[in-house]
Amino acid sequence: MLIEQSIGNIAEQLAHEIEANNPHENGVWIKAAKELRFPYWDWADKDVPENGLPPVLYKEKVEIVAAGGKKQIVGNPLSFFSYVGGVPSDFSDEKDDTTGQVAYFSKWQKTYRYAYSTPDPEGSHIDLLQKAFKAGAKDLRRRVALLFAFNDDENPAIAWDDFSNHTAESKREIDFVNRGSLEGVHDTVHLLLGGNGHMSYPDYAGFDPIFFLHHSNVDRLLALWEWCYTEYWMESGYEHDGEQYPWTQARGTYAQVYNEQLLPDGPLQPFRTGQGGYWTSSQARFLHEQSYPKCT
Ligand SMILES: N[C@@H](CC1=CC(=O)C(=O)C=C1)C(=O)O
Repeated sequence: MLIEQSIGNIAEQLAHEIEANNPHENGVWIKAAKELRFPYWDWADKDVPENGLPPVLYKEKVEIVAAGGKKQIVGNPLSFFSYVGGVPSDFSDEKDDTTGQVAYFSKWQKTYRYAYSTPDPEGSHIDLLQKAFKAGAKDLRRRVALLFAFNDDENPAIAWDDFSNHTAESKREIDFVNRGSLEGVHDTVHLLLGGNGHMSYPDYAGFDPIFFLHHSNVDRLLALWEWCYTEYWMESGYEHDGEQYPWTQARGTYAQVYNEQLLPDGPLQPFRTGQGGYWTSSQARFLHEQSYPKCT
């Protein structure tokens, strides 16, 4: 089950309990739980260079409206995550060779952003995060705008390659890292949010709750892009100098061998659909007959 589904299920369970205990609010909570979707944080918004991360994403306490309209101060679930039952035994520390700072993932009992390089930090350093994020925000916004400046008559599969990946797959004169791709912009946000902390390291980033607000925004940008460039897509390969080439997974994955061919209908392990098979790239496209706004 995907995390979005399990959070949706828990929200519905809680909504049922709340309505059972507060009959005068019948119809309110269950409806809200059914409508619940993962929220996004638009880190390319024009206010970000000035305001940085909004307080609801880092304050340790937040005010919520509970049943019966009662205001309540609670621990903010978006500010960090504490491992339930201790740190998993296969976590290991990571060192940033440029700064020399160590992220003590095997010791840290909760997630951090910009932690000091110690096994026992006193907390996240949101002041450092804010400074870095505000300084980087204009460039991020510029790079997002450029993602929407493709010409109308590009080679569809090459345009998809340029847009999507930080390492271009199609044949080029030289190899390069495409920081302007959606993945490249996404990488920058990981590093700006993490500093010496979870969001900077792929194996640990998903433990920081902010990961999901970041990724929902990446999904949102992808959906907008698909809507703008309906013809640009990976297809079953790309053409270069009149020859057809396949897309491949150069270094494999845990489920794919080196140089395995990638096709739009190939499996995206480990993500399963409700029917038990694996999601495919075609199925994960946002633009289809039911999508909104309608494409006719
Ligand atoms: N490793 C990426 C940044 C990054 C990407 C991720 O997907 C992640 O989860 C954590 C960090 C880079 O150096 O640019």
